[in-house]
Order: sequence, then C-alpha cells, then structure tokens
Amino acid sequence: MSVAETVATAASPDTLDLLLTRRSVVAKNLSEPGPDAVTLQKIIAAGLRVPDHGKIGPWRVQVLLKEGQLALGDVLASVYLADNPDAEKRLVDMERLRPSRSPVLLAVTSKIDPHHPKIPELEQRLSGGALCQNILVAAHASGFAAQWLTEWPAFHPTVKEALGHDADTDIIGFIYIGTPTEAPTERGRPAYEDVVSEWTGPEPKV
Ligand SMILES: Cc1cc2nc3c(=O)[nH]c(=O)nc-3n(C[C@H](O)[C@H](O)[C@H](O)COP(=O)(O)O)c2cc1C
Repeated sequence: MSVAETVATAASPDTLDLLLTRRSVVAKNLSEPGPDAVTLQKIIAAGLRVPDHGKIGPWRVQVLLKEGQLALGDVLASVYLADNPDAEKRLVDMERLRPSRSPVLLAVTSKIDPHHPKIPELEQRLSGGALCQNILVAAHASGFAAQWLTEWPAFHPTVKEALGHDADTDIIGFIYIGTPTEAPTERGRPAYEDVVSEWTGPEPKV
C-alpha cells in the first residue's frame, strides 16, 4: 500500500477555507436542527483523532441531548441557588436553561496523570484542547456551528460531581452545537506579523 493510500494527503481547499473562516456562534444563537446521531458520532470521532502522545486518551466526552441538558439545568439551578440564596428567580431560571441553549451539548473532560513516566502533564492537557478544537471544526464541516465554553459550571466541584467525575478530572469544555440563527459578525484577529516570526538562530551574545 502506498503512502498516499494510508495518509490523507489529497489537497482539500474546502478544509483550508473552513479553518481560515471558522467562527464560533454564541450558544444562545444555536437552534434546531442539531446533528443527527450518525453525524454527531462522526463529529466526536474526528475529535478523538487528535495527537495523543503515549496513546493515553486522557479525555472523555459526554453527550447531553435534551434529557441530559434538562437534568444538568436542574443541577446548575440548585447549585446556583445554594451559592446565591438571595438570587432573583429570573437568574435561577437562566441557569436552569443554560445547558439547553443548543440541540447538542458535549461535556469534555480531561484527566491528567501528573506522574506519568514519559508523557509530560502539559502534553496530556493540550491533547484535550486539540480534541475540543477538532470537534469544533468537524461540527462546522458537517454544516453546523458551535461554541466551546467553560463558564462557571466547568469550575464548580458540585457540577463536576453531578456529571460523575472525580476531583482529579477537569471539565475542559462544554461544546454547544446547532444551527446558527444569525451569522456572527467577524471578530478581530491578531495581526499575522505580531504573532509569527522567522527564527534563524540564537541572538549573538554581546
Ligand atoms: C477553553 C476555552 C474556554 C472558553 N470559555 C468561554 C466562556 O466561558 N465564555 C465565553 O464567552 N467564551 C469562552 N471561550 C471563547 C469562545 O469559545 C470563542 O472562542 C469566542 O466566542 C470567540 O469566537 P471565535 O472562536 O470565533 O474566535 C472559551 C474558549 C476556550 C478555548
């Protein structure tokens, strides 16, 4: 079997265009329809195909459809109320609806082995970030839009516990996926020259 047959080497201008134009769509602007089960599986499978030094797989993905979103909404409302006993009902209701903003919600977690004999913690963490980004790109390539959020629930131990995770697991993203109700305006991006430079060797020591 040739190299070309085993590695995706064909030029894909569409992929490049997508990467050059990708924009998040805010979760509240993501409505039905969401990806169907087969499409969603492909989107997540693309996420799982990330660089993962040492084949550790230090990440997990939970799919929250309407049932899970409503259940998580109940958790958020009760945690929010416990932390803010004087909160207006309107704000508690907003928390209850937070996970239901889009048809599909993914909770992505990362569990790092800080004592791994070979793979540094940083690399394990970055693999999880790459997974989230692959999911965003795959969602867009499938004709949907998405937003990767953490917001307060990602950092709340009770929310983490309710999702079934131990204290050593981090929620690294809630990824909202759906169909945009309005096109996002373009967002300023760093100027290429401010970020990219050519390095040709160490500065001479004077
Ligand atoms: C790990 C991570 C967490 C994020 N969490 C939030 C968040 O909690 N709230 C928010 O408004 N944006 C958050 N963002 C930013 C959005 O995902 C997104 O980048 C932003 O809306 C800008 O859109 P863009 O992707 O088109 O640049 C987060 C991004 C990353 C990478």
